[in-house]
Amino acid sequence: MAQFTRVSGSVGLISLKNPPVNALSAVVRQGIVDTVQRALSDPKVKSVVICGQNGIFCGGADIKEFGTAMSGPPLVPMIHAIEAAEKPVVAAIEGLALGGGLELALGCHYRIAHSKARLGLPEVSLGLLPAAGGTQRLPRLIGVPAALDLITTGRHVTAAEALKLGIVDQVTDHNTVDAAVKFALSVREHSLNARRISNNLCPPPSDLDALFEGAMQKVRQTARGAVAPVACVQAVRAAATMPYTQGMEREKELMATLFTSGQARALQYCFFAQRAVGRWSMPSGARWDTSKPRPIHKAAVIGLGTMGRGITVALAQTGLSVVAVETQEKQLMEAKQAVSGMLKRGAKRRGVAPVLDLVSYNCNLQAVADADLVIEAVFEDMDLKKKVFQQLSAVCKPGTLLCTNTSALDIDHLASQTPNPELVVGMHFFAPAHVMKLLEVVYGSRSSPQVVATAMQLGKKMGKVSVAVGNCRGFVGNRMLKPYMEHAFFLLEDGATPELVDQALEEFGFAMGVFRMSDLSGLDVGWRVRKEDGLAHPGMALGQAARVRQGRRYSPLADLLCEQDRFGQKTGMGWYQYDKPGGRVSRPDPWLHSFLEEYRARHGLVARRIDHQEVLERCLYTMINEGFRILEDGIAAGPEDIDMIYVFGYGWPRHRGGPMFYAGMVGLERVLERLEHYHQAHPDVPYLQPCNLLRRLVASGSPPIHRWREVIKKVRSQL
Ligand SMILES: C[C@H](O)[C@H](C)C(=O)SCCNC(=O)CCNC(=O)[C@H](O)C(C)(C)COP(=O)([O-])OP(=O)([O-])OC[C@H]1O[C@@H](n2cnc3c(N)ncnc32)[C@H](O)[C@@H]1OP(=O)([O-])[O-]
Repeated sequence: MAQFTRVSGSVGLISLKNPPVNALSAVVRQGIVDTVQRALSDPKVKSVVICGQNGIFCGGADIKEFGTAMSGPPLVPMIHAIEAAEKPVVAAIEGLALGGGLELALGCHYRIAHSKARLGLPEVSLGLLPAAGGTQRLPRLIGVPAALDLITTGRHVTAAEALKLGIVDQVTDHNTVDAAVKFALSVREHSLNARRISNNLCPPPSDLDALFEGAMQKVRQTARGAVAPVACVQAVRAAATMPYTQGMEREKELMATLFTSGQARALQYCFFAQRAVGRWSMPSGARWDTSKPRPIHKAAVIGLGTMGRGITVALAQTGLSVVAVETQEKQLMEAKQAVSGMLKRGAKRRGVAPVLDLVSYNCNLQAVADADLVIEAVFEDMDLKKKVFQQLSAVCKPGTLLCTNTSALDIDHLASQTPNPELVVGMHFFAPAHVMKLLEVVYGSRSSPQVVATAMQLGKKMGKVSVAVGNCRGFVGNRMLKPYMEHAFFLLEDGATPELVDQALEEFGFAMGVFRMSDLSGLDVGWRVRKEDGLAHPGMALGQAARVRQGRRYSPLADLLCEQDRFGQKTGMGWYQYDKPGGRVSRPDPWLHSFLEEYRARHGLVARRIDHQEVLERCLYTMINEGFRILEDGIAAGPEDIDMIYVFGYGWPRHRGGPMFYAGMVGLERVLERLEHYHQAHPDVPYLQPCNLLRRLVASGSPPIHRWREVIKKVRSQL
């Protein structure tokens, strides 16, 4: 809703009220229409101020309304009425003015912002464009290049930058509403013609065509198939080339192409899913709102390799004091230098002072005795990790939470090395740990709700998207990656090349295809895991049995490459060739093509033509099928957990929503039918056998994703 009061004698104060972000729901829009009419028709009112309650101006249109039949007054004419008003209207911007909220402010004649406010048009991150005049008014106000940047990136700007760009007229450190009312009193006699942005022409850019060609090229490169950024460029071009009314028509036309698009639905699903994973639950019934986190004042990190260094930086950047431990003096000094460098660069990027003194370095484990929480990040070896957990149990004060950064090892087994397994939890970071947003919080069968709550809260404090999952081999992310990788290898056996598979996946929207990713992370990483699983031993990759393991189909292709030190970028050759060890630019490798031909001939395999559709179906549907098994096992509480893990940790394209959302978009029936088709062709590949939960969802009419949890509950209760 919107409230009207008259203040300072002649100022009509309209305050938006719709916690938590004063989103422009139908009720709020009606409230604005009513209160603006009242202010404009009240003779005592000489000028108007619009503000938001609870220290926030407005978070934009109500995203929750997007999936429903739109009701209430539309935004565009509502904002037109404000702009056309004969009394000056001043926007008092506190906290946030985003999307439709900033468009509302752009319809006002003046904008006053608090110094801590953030402003932006983030619609593109929801698969949309600013459709309440933002694409037409912002370029007229701040020029085309600056408007293109804000609208195609959706980035938020500070009040200081907004003042510099000309979006706001004044910035205050004091009470924004008071400042706006004082300002409104001062302009009540001013002419408003020039203040009506839509009346102004768009400042002509020096070379319009070059500017827009450049912008279009840029968004096409970064968008990886997302359509909204392209439409944003087209809409701003209309502002630079058409009269306002025509430009508004173009904006409306382009928005119509986006609003119901699959991509917009996927991106809006991600918006809510990212918030839903914070409301975690465990099979024991423990939940986010019934489990109190433990306060953490001092943390410690054991093992300062690549991951340990990143984790130390992520912790210190929250303001926590951190003890960083590495047993070897030389490695400790190298780590200190690396961590200090990362902290300085991070501080520079964020425009704050580096927090170097928050981190202390030590070779002696005793130094972590008084830590509230310890994260172990030593080499991925069970025996070594068990030893560290035994030592920590002996050294740490009672109640210290013990966390492990393992990416696949058994949390329960590690916890059993300590007298208090309830204080043990997995905190699985992704490289680089101070950059990647995802944190898998892995609870064991005896992890207490309090240790999970504490890890989740610490994850949020580090700016991570934290997802609570159960303990199993590979947890969620790596467990689903296995069938995905396995099928990529099978596709090579059946006739594909790494280039073809990667092209299909990159056109789908992945930043990197599976083989380029494998070369980046190093083929030896997977090789070590396969050896630990008893799947890869010298000599096993030859002969007829080479392609069978534990009674199922297996591809030794990657093992054969590793036996020849083809570990990828680090050795300058892997699935692709690179100009030198450590090279980044991949080129198709003729050697690998003839190696594949020889391999197929040796195993009596006949190459056949494989198209992109088959690549996507075999790689993604097996991953999705494993996702359904994970839901059936209760390792993930809901599809949102899986989707956020893949969007924030494995480069799944956000405009595709995530593997489980994508399955819903393709149609569960189709996914089931294709899995059955491939399983029939490859009965020796159990990952292709459709999961019971998938069958149950199809049998119950393929309900929309937000209703899957009901079916999961039923299936699990019958297990
Ligand atoms: C015509 C026009 O051109 C178009 C078409 C549009 O305008 S499209 C809309 C454009 N606007 C946006 O893209 C802004 C989206 N919101 C955000 O970026 C962030 O929310 C935030 C504002 C920076 C606050 O972040 P936060 O971290 O402090 O809290 P939170 O947990 O995120 O949010 C707190 C709670 O508020 C809910 N919420 C936030 N913004 C909302 C919105 N615009 N509509 C509905 N709910 C919203 C959110 O789901 C959560 O709910 P719950 O989980 O508690 O039930």
